[in-house]
Amino acid sequence: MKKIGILASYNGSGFETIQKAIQNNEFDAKVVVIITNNTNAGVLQKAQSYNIPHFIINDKRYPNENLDEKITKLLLEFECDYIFLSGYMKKIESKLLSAFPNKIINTHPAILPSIYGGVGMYGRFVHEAVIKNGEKKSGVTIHYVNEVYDEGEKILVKELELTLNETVDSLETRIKELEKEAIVEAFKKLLA
Ligand SMILES: Nc1nc2c(c(=O)[nH]1)N[C@@H](CN(C=O)c1ccc(C(=O)N[C@@H](CCC(=O)O)C(=O)O)cc1)CN2
Ligand SMILES: NCC(=O)N[C@@H]1O[C@H](COP(=O)([O-])[O-])[C@@H](O)[C@H]1O
Repeated sequence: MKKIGILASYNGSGFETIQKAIQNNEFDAKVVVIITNNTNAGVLQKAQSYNIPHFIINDKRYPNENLDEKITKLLLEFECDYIFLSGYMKKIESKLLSAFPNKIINTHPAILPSIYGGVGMYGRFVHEAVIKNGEKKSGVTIHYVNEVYDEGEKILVKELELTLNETVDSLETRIKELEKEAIVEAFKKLLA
């Protein structure tokens, strides 16, 4: 059984998608640890409800520590085979990248490569830019994580066409639904 570690900054909807897919026997894995940088992250309640060990690691809690090292050590201690970024808003740094080569996976709420990736392109900011630029389509990209935001090798891309009266809210909702399908399909591919 493969062990998955989760990094999340907010609600961890991607994590919950994985957890539900595991419970539905869609793939053979186990989420063994959840780490967030955000003391108010909704993912913490989810972790408690699924009885999964969870940790808050940020500069405020560990002001004089190397967080890259701390996160990496913890994920190694839990013997993770994969690391999934479920809406994690911090840069993955060298120690973690080196410890888990081609094992760190991110879900991005746009088609990559494109101008809708990189610094500043996260959450609603992505959808705002897509709509402002009058794009006809958007989507979800599941990719391996490398040292640069959103430039890692693609695992899976799912696309959708924007409606004529698409709003940021409606696009965010549709992308989050598409993301659930993409995450499950990507892990089925990885764990096959
Ligand atoms: N080394 C990598 N680290 C991370 C990647 C990656 O591909 N390589 N993906 C991101 C997730 N992400 C998009 O998918 C992303 C997240 C955040 C940002 C961003 O601009 N962050 C801001 C800070 C935001 C905050 O502190 O709340 C910034 O860096 O200024 C861009 C893309 C996760 N890490
Ligand atoms: N660039 C990274 C990025 O924007 N990730 C996005 O953050 C959202 C987190 O939502 P959640 O907190 O409800 O899981 C997710 O939809 C994910 O695609």
